[in-house]
Amino acid sequence: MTNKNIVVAPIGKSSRVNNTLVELAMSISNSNALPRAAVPRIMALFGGVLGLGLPQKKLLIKDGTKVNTWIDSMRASSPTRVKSTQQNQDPISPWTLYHPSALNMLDQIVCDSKGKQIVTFLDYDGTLSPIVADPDKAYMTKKMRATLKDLARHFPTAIVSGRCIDKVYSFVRLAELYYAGSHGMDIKGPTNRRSTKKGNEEVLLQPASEFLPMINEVYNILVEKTKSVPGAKVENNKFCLSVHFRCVDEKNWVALAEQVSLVLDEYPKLRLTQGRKVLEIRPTIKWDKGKALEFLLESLGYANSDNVFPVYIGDDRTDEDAFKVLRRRGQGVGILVSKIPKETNASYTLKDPTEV
Ligand SMILES: O=P(O)(O)OC[C@H]1O[C@H](O[C@H]2O[C@H](CO)[C@@H](O)[C@H](O)[C@H]2O)[C@H](O)[C@@H](O)[C@@H]1O
Repeated sequence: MTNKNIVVAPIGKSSRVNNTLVELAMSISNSNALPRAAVPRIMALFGGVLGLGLPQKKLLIKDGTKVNTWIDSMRASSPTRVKSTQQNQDPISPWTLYHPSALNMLDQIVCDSKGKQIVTFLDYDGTLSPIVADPDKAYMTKKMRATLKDLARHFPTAIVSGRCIDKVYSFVRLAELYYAGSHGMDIKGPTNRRSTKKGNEEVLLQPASEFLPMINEVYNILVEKTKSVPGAKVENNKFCLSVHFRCVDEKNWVALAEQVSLVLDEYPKLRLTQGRKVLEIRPTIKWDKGKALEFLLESLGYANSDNVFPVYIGDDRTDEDAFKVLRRRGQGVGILVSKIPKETNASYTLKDPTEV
């Protein structure tokens, strides 16, 4: 089959034609006759034919629409309801073609990791625990804890979260893991090993420690400024803050976002990112979950190694930084947890924490 043959096919007009092409792509890519390295290219080629290219990046917006853009972005990260389109229901939809289920690809993933050291990186909220209305009650199941314990017996395992380490540790309660809290700005190693040093020897890195007083100051201001908005909650994640919108009536979202914007205007050394019905405020330093992943690999002795296979599982926009690092390094796999199609740099998908 040549590219020419594919390109002349009727594009995206008939779902029957699309389904046939999707099936064809799946069967070609699942064929043992092909080198595995060819699979992503075949998927991309068919994706192009079916008009499944990733959504275009948004055009740069003017300052005045900043707040609306934040809100759009939060909505896109966590839609209230999964729309029942054919895209979501088809067992082989365009979405699953581009980003197949990690469960279906498990044999392949295992095969790709042969002879390499697997290192696992796991986001917390929405990955290990289901999304719930109250951030203080985002518990994970006993089964998940037992699975993590087992995982850590076999591979170095890290939790990479937007939460502060103390909070995420209070949910996970496993001393044998690495923890990268505050979006990777607070990294600690396992605390169950005997250490020769005294004090808090498990701290590996805190690249934003100078921002601590500023973050606390902004936390107090935000708590005060947002207390009149019913349902609003500000969470102190040590080196960053979260302003929660999940329990706020949507008609008050703009007002709440405007409050956040006004406060941030006074703090140019802080920046804002959007998550699942949450605005996250953090230092402007060039540090994110991707950098934390690289730091941890380096700490484990795999800085320039070809013999490592990092597996990163996450559900949020902030996890994309880690997926990008894996793509750039050409190592391991990024797995996005999502029930709905999203623009992502992950290779594979899982639907929810149960599948994780
Ligand atoms: O990096 P993560 O571990 O995914 O942390 C990102 C944010 O997760 C939490 O908020 C999210 O989960 C809450 C509980 O399910 C939910 O109520 C909220 O709407 C979600 O955005 C956490 O509370 C935030 O501080 C983190 O920034």
